[in-house]
Amino acid sequence: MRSAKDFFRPLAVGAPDPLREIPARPSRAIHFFDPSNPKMAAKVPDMVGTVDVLLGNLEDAVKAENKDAARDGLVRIAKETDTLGARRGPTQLWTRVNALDSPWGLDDLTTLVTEIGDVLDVIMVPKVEGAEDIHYVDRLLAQLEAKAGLDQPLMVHAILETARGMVNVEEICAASPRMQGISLGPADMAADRRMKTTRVGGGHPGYLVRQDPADGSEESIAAERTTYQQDLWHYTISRMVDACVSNGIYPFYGPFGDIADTVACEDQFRNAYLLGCVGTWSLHPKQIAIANKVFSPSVEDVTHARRVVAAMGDGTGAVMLDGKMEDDASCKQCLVMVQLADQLAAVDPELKKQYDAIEPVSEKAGA
Ligand SMILES: CC(=O)SCCNC(=O)CCNC(=O)[C@H](O)C(C)(C)COP(=O)(O)OP(=O)(O)OC[C@H]1O[C@@H](n2cnc3c(N)ncnc32)[C@H](O)[C@@H]1OP(=O)(O)O
Ligand SMILES: O=CC(=O)O
Ligand SMILES: [Mg+2]
Repeated sequence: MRSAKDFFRPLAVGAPDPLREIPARPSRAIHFFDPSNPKMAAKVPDMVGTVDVLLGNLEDAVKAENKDAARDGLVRIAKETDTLGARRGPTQLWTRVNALDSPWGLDDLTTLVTEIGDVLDVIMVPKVEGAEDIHYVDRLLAQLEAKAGLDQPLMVHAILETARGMVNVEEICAASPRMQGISLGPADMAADRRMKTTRVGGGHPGYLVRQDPADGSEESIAAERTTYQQDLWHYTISRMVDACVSNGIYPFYGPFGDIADTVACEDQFRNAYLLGCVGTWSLHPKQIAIANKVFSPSVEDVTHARRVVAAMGDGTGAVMLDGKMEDDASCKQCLVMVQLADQLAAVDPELKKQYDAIEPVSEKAGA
């Protein structure tokens, strides 16, 4: 393991200095597109400014025979769309490269860093199993950055999609100063764990608890009883959030495959938002608005949070507001909301309008 002093030294001569802190950029929707699909590729320039992140996907969902075309397509799109990428416009440019053990992963990294490394913000690495995967990518990126003469380091985002990755999630988050965040990959995770769901993310009606029978009789056991569906992903997302936050990086939900079920999609995204995730993936244009809505605090929440912060003055002590106790801790909860709203308002004019319309807080501690 590197010493604390060495952690922020470049891993190759001529590579840029590693980041000391990961920038908190709004990343509510990471919108996936296949750069080898002409229809999707044609839509990218018009999507800049409408979504926080555009991600050129080279891995799963791109056919093997299209892997080279997808890589070349992403290079072309990045070069031709001169407002794409956080250094050039409002929308970040990410990529998901092929797995490190695949026939394409090395060419993906080599080509993308040397051709468009000055425009790319984050490289998503799938099927990360342990710190060793991040160490490999870390050194290779430093060599490629030096070769390409880049002045800013690329960030790395891991997908949590194997049981081993889950067991090692804390060490993955801590493996490099490049680590920007982690997304849950529920489809690969379910397969690797041998979970018996064939859905791409979301809940399952079979994962439930049932009300007790009225008594022990056969009739009461056979009778209709209330059931409550449980969250299949609660443990996984919660552990991922703790691992990310304790290492100063960002947790994200991943894909929701039932494109038609926009309601359940919104529910899954909201569960992740409430547990601490900062964004999610969007697989189809119609999921972008859902993600933006869910991962932006509501006007009601921002109104309440601003009132609590104002009532709490210097943030210490306890006050009553609308019959509820507020204190230092609940003030911190409200600051999370207020700060996120400010960050998002800076990039989203429509949201800014809504937050600006909130009546200014005049009251101090209420009764
Ligand atoms: C488990 C995982 O790894 S998840 C991550 C990997 N998967 C992905 O990246 C999937 C990305 N999404 C897709 O491939 C597609 O959205 C699909 C296959 C799910 C559905 O595609 P379609 O059947 O074409 O959907 P639909 O007919 O509703 O599309 C409407 C329009 O939106 C376009 N579109 C669909 N998805 C996208 C997208 N992700 N980005 C941009 N445009 C898109 C279509 O090309 C179509 O364009 P047109 O109006 O010019 O014909
Ligand atoms: O890559 C995503 C997944 O769910 O698998
Ligand atoms: Mg996957």
